[in-house]
Amino acid sequence: MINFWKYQGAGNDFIMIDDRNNTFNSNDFEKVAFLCHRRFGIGADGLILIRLKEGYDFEMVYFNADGHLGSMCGNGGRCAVRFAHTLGLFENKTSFWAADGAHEATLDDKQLVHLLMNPPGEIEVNNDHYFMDTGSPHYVRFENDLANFDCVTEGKAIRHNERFNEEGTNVNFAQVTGKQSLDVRTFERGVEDETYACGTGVTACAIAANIEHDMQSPIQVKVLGGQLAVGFTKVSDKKYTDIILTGPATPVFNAEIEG
Ligand SMILES: N[C@H](CCC[C@H](N)C(=O)O)C(=O)O
Repeated sequence: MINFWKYQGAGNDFIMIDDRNNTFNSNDFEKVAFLCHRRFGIGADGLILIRLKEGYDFEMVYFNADGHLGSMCGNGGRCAVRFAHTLGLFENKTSFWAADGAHEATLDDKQLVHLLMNPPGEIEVNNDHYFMDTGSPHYVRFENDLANFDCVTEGKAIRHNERFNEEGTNVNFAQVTGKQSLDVRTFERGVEDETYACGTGVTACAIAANIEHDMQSPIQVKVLGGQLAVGFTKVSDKKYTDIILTGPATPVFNAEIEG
């Protein structure tokens, strides 16, 4: 039996497993895909193992819903922080290890998680889109009517175009809704569908909004499943530091499944 928790952060949902004793076979992609399947399994956008890591409070091992190891996941990271807190792995402030290296995070008294993201490397500014890696690869394009936008068809076409077909990319569409606010919709690789939220994606959108529209930090971001915020400090042209993703991370239920 596998004991698991289901968590969600702004509607981006994850199976969380306390794997501090390293018993989950992380090469069993089929099993992860089964557990994440919304008809045959538990149903989730991804699966996260919490493991021990020397020098850190824990390690987050993140898989996409298709069963393959993903890169960094911002919403999953916040959920991992809240779960690790309930496991007693830290008190107020944590530092943990993820696919893109070390992260720090705090949990506030409203149970919001503030997660320090790693700065993107090179930020590509193209004619009609941005491309950067905020822990995961993200394509960002600004749109004017996001409510009536076909995110799945457009996102899938970009994810499978000549450039991205092999490695894949997450695809975000952002709309400016105020002086410091955006709406964002995301097509996620590995889920191969639109999700309700994407943390590394809204982080990329906030940075793109600073470059494209001189939008200042902190930026409020509305996504299908709720509200996130991204704070940052601009160091120089296309260089950012202190990038903090803030948002909810909520336990949904705890159960066991045969496996
Ligand atoms: N939902 C995640 C992003 C997952 C990235 C994943 N789809 C990949 O590209 O490996 C987030 O909140 O940041």
